Amino acid sequence: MTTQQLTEQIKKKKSFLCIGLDVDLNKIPKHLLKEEDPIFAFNKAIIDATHHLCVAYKPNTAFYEAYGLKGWKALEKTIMYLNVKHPEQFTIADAKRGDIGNTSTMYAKAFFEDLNFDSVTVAPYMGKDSIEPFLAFEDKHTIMLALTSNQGAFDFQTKKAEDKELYKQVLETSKSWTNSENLMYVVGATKAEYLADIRSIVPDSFLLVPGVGAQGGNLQDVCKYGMNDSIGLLINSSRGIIYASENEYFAEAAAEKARDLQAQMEAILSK
Ligand SMILES: O=C(O)c1cc(=O)[nH]c(=O)n1[C@@H]1O[C@H](COP(=O)(O)O)[C@@H](O)[C@H]1O
Repeated sequence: MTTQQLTEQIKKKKSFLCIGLDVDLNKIPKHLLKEEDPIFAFNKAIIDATHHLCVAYKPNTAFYEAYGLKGWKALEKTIMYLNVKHPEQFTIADAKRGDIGNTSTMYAKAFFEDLNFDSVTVAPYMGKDSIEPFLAFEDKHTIMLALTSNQGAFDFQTKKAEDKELYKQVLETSKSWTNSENLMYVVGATKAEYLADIRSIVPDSFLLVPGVGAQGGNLQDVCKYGMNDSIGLLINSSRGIIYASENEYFAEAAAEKARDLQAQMEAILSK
């Protein structure tokens, strides 16, 4: 999917919501544990109930890898279901990869070719030659951590080197990489006050913004400082939506939470 197509979906649905599919078997409704594939059964129900309210889904691969082969199979079924039933959805493999070049190429193949995700998250720490192998894939997007939502973001990302914060160097330097038009960036919703500075460096890039809901980030602030002329935001909520209820009506409860965020987004877009 191109960024233009993603923007069209956002305008059509009046939503820039991304739903995080971070499935924990200890948190899903107990009756689903009887299913042959409880993780996929949960995801399918959530997707069926929410797809009209969001433009993207983001399974975090840790929640699948933790269950070994069964978990990976569930991830495969989930992305296939999305690609076949909802090709209009932007899909994000939240895997936070990045390694020496030939290894990065294999990570990129795993998520872009084998699983056919639209995008994958990566960590910038190993630099240009660890990210360019991802950027080489046409019509695929590489979402690089810039300023993360957690407290540890202050350990390195906001520290100055050569008189400039590391996250700003990550943003600036990455703009010169080959195929940098395929880059998007992660900025935590809990760091909304940094978004004006971030937008001055990457005015046109899409930003994936996790951290509303369970982590306490504020949607209004993120939009105030982070939105650009073509919106340019994907706001993720995982636990705040998918674990709205543990009873048999969990999918409807998730849809209610998603509807609530979508309605706030629609109000912001209509201003
Ligand atoms: O890359 C991410 O998506 C990410 C970056 C970040 O800075 N903070 C962050 O929370 N995330 C991910 O976004 C999701 C947030 O989940 P909730 O806090 O449950 O909404 C998780 O999958 C996190 O791994």
